[in-house]
Amino acid sequence: MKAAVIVFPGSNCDRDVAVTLRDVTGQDPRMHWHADPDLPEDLDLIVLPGGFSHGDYLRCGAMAAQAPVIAAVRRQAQRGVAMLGICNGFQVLCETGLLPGALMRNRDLTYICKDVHLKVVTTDTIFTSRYDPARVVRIPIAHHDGNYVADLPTQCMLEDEDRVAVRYCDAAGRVVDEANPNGSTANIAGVLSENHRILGLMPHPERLADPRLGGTDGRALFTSLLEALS
Ligand SMILES: NC(=O)CC[C@H](N)C(=O)O
Repeated sequence: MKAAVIVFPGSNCDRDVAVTLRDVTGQDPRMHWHADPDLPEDLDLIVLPGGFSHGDYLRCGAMAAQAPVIAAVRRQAQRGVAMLGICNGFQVLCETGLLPGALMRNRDLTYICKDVHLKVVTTDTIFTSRYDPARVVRIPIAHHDGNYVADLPTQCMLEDEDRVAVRYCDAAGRVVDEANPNGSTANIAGVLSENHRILGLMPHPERLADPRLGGTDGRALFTSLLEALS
């Protein structure tokens, strides 16, 4: 599986995801600086990592969405290349319009860094096929702008097209308000593109993909990708 990780000024999870990709796939991803407009044509996966691109100035992900590499990212998205945006990467994908909706300031206006429980809504994707839909997953979040907002027609479209990948839930798997850390619409934590080949995810699966880090619930996302894209 040939993967590239796009690095923006202020990315801080690029190496974490590179370590996880190497660990799971046995191959080093290509680290690609945002100012380089040319992406290799033979990629299976493009990762937009977490962090604080351009210091989160203007709006999280807004300046990164104008980077020289983004034209190539758009072209590859059109060709159906798989893409994973984690946290700031999700924000960048929304700012580019490759995913619908927006990520606004957290409901309580605070930065939240903690483990949350997640329900994998659909396992019929290249990102989630290795998850057991009956199991509640525990993965960390770390953001101040993770409040996913979409208008009603967009919400209906996401539901109708099975494009909500993951929702915040409680330890028992109940999707309830009390389990919503940031005020996201309908507890949405992860959204798929129309062709289901692009996933934007607010939690950080790469931070819990090794038992030495305290858990492995994030790992199945990468093993799912390896299975689908190799
Ligand atoms: N962990 C991250 O990627 C942080 C995302 C973003 N800069 C925020 O705080 O909302």
